[in-house]
Amino acid sequence: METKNILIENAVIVADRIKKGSLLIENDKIVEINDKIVANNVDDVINAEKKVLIPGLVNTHTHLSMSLMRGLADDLPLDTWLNDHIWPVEANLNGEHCYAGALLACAEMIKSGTTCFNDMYFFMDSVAKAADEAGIRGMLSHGMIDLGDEDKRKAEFKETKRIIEKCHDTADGRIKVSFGPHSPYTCSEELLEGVRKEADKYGLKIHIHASETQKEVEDVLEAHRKRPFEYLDEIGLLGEDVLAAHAVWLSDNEMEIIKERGVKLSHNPSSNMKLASGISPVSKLLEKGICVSLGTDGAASNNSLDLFEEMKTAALLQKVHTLDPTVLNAHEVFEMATINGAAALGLENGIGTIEVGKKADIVLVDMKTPSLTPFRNPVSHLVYSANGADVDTVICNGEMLMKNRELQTIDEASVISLAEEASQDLLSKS
Ligand SMILES: CSC[C@H]1O[C@@H](n2cnc3c(O)ncnc32)[C@H](O)[C@@H]1O
Ligand SMILES: [Zn+2]
Repeated sequence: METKNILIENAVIVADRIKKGSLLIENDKIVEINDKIVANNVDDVINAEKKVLIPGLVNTHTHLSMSLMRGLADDLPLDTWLNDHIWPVEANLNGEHCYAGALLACAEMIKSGTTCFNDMYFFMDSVAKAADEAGIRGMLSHGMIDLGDEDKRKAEFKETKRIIEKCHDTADGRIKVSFGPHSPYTCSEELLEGVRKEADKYGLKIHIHASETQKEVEDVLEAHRKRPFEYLDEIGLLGEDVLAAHAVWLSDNEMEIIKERGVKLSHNPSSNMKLASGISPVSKLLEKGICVSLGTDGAASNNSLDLFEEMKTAALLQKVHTLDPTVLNAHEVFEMATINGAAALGLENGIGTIEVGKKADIVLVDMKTPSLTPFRNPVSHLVYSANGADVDTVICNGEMLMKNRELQTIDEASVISLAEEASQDLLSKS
């Protein structure tokens, strides 16, 4: 196989420490980081003067294809939003809709510096196709809901196994599959126990929504006499391989359970604020040593997939929640969007930091812009002043996905038309 090299020169590199220098990519990996690198026969040289080089951001909870439902049902609580608006529309989804929505979301994520995502939805082979073509990295789960119905339960396991067999470890290893039981209030005990058994058998992770609203806690208490994480623990679902999204309403005992079991969390502050679900006690969870990462949730409840916005929102929300401006500083929230995201997906040895030997998932942020001047503390600027539109260049697995803000693997105009048509078609059926 022919070797492909990319040399990035004169960047401000945000690694174990911040330093000005150069970085060499060989095929899919970072092979050298130095003050100056002399390399022959490189395929591409990027002059990154006035640009900050960071790891690609990791979005640990989203529903890509929901980008087709952006702006469809705003300003509602979760329960009404799902039952009266989103689920009736989702009943008419097909694979073409999900492909178009996922490709649109990939374009939006790449343009805002995300190189890895964790998705739960339907028609996940169509989502895998979009992610493969876009060149992005992703973990995909078919969202399982049985509402206690045995036939539905069987169908959910059948579809999950189909997706595992078709998509797991494809696209040069960029695409992985996990189990996606939707939540403790939409999945029966039998389904959740089955997921634990099958996840152990396949050696795959589990992605679930948990403790998002007060209503969920009340409903689970009424049905099982336990709070959501207590119940999930009692039935044996929790473990180091579980990534739970939201974790807003937590008792002290539940925080202990999460810590003890090594459960990873995905904090989704914009979605939690927009649906008025509540505020996750993130600074307390981090203090306890729990791995808290960052997610956007879908574009129908956010309504954006920009992790730069999410970093700033996460930091500000904790400060106003605790009335303490020192909590969740820029460095901590940057870690949530990078190395904690990687660890939440079990990919911490491959991505999440800029290190020799790691995968070349790299983002260059242009600091030569009024809102990022003066060029001072890069991590502060990234969290508090930048947004996705400041991202200039994106590389994933050593492949150039965006250069000088131009998408390289996706035809942006065609994807926008495709998504407009798919959204109209979906809504005309609903
Ligand atoms: C079964 S596939 C995923 C399922 O989740 C729905 N969804 C999107 N956002 C949320 C959220 O914040 N809480 C709970 N469920 C959510 C989505 O519409 C799909 O039906
Ligand atoms: Zn969600």
